[in-house]
Amino acid sequence: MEAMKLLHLKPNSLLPFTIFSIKRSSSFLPKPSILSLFCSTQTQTKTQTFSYGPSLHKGKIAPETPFQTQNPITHQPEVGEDNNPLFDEQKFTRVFHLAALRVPANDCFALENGLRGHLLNWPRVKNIARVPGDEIEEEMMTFFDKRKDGEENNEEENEEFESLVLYREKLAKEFNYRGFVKFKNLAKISRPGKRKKKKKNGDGEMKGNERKECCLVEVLEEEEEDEMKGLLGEEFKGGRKWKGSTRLLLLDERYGDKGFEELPQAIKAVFVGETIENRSSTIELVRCKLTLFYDYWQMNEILETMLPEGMIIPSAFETVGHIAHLNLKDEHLPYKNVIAKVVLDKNKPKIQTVVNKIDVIQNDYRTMQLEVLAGNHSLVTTVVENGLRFRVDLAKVYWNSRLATERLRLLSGFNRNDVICDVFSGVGPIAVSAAKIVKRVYANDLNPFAVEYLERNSVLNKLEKKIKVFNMDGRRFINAMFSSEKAHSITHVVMNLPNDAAEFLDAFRGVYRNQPRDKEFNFPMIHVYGFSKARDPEFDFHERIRIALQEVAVNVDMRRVRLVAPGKYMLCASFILPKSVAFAECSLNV
Ligand SMILES: C[S@@+](CC[C@H](N)C(=O)[O-])C[C@H]1O[C@@H](n2cnc3c(N)ncnc32)[C@H](O)[C@@H]1O
Repeated sequence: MEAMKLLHLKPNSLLPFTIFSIKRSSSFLPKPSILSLFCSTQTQTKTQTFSYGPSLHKGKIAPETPFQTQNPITHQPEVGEDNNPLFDEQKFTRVFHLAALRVPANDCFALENGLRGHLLNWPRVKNIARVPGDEIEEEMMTFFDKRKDGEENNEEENEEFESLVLYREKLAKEFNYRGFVKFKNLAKISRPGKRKKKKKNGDGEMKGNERKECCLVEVLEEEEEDEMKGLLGEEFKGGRKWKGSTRLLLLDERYGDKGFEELPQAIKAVFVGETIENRSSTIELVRCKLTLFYDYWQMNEILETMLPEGMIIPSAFETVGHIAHLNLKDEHLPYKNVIAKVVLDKNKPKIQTVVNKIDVIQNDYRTMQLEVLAGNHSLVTTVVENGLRFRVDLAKVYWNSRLATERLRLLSGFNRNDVICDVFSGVGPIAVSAAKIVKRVYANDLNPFAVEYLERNSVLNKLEKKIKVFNMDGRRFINAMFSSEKAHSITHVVMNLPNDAAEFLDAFRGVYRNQPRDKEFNFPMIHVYGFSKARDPEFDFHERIRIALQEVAVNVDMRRVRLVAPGKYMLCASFILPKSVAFAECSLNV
């Protein structure tokens, strides 16, 4: 039996925990089929020319569930529609054999600096591994040594004190309150730890915001490992082992199977230096197993092994609050549940629900037909945009986070004297944000659910006093606004319904026709959004605006907002309502 110490490695917090990365080329690596990945158990992945870094095509596939090599935080397997687990996460466990230097804790940073280039440099694996329970302070060590050396001749107790942690715990229990406080070391252990205790919910599952261990280092103790004997050669043997706190410096994967003689000079020099200083054996060369669990691998690494050869790995999704919104291609649909589970697993806790868009947006309210593929089924979420909070129900209202930058640009043109009229306001990303800046906002939407959320969002952001909400057709709304006294104050009109907004511009024809011409009028700036697939999108959109306004010359400031599909642009045209349009005789029948 191998004697092992379990060391838990936390993901390196300095390294960004990126979810998506570009599909790595693994052309020279054999790609296991989806079947082989689900069915094989013990086989080693095929040998290959040396490729650097961790990979699911490298290392050993872990043998079936020996307790100590499994991830201590076990997952409840997700189930598919037929109630079968979607896939076995254990099949993504990979074991790598490495060499490491076990060094006194105080020396580890100096040694780490000196050994740069020879240490393991894998993402999310720290090359300095801590040994839990091996934080031994000098005073404690002396005390422990004394007991071991027979000053306290209780055999039974000494056995019990094999573990220093247990020993400290026992001492802590035995001390009365006063003695406890006086004894510095025990007082230290009595303090509540800085780390928050892991809480479990009723089902014993991890709570969303807790980080799981993604890898584990097990030291193969030299004395009990035959292969380890003589690893360092005779000259480095026989010294007293370091009994204080230690750290492991994980060596580069290239040295995993090398004997001492084969190690580079820089590493050997560490031992030679020690021998000269007559401090032999405070540093040990040990073999260890690094196990990387399902949680270690990134989404694309997992999917690359599960999707058929040549299939594009879905590499992006939109997020709306806690919802990840996929846009899967037809070829992905047979794997939609597997893809969704991986997206969910790799993006928890931020993502709690994964949905796929079923159809292109067709309805009046611009809502999407969504299929929930993984996670909880709630499509009501909160989005934070420009420092404001918006409640949205994706099943009932429109929301597009991709327009956040455009909304910011639009808002940058408003000031505190402005009065805004938002004709197609949805749940209020423009209207509510504008209310923070301007004097007054009139916001309208045809969708009663959008209006309900707009009202809630006004209150949520404490801006309800500045926003007046309407629920009517856009054309009627324009007419109602401009035939009332409000018309004199409105400085900007926003029309964000890119499919049809241009065609609503006819509503402005004759809005002031009944007003005396000598009166002072406000001619608001109109910002209208539209799509165009034309070769010259600006010209095309300008034409649509001119036709709707029935005006030959309109001075329009046009800009491309974004490319929404190949060859299809979203545009924003801004222009001042022409006087000739506002006073036109023909009017709209609303
Ligand atoms: C593209 S969304 C834009 C919503 C919002 N401005 C935003 O940026 O999220 C268009 C909105 O127009 C609303 N809408 C569609 N037809 C309408 C009409 N005839 N009159 C008023 N609103 C309408 C839809 O319900 C939807 O909320």
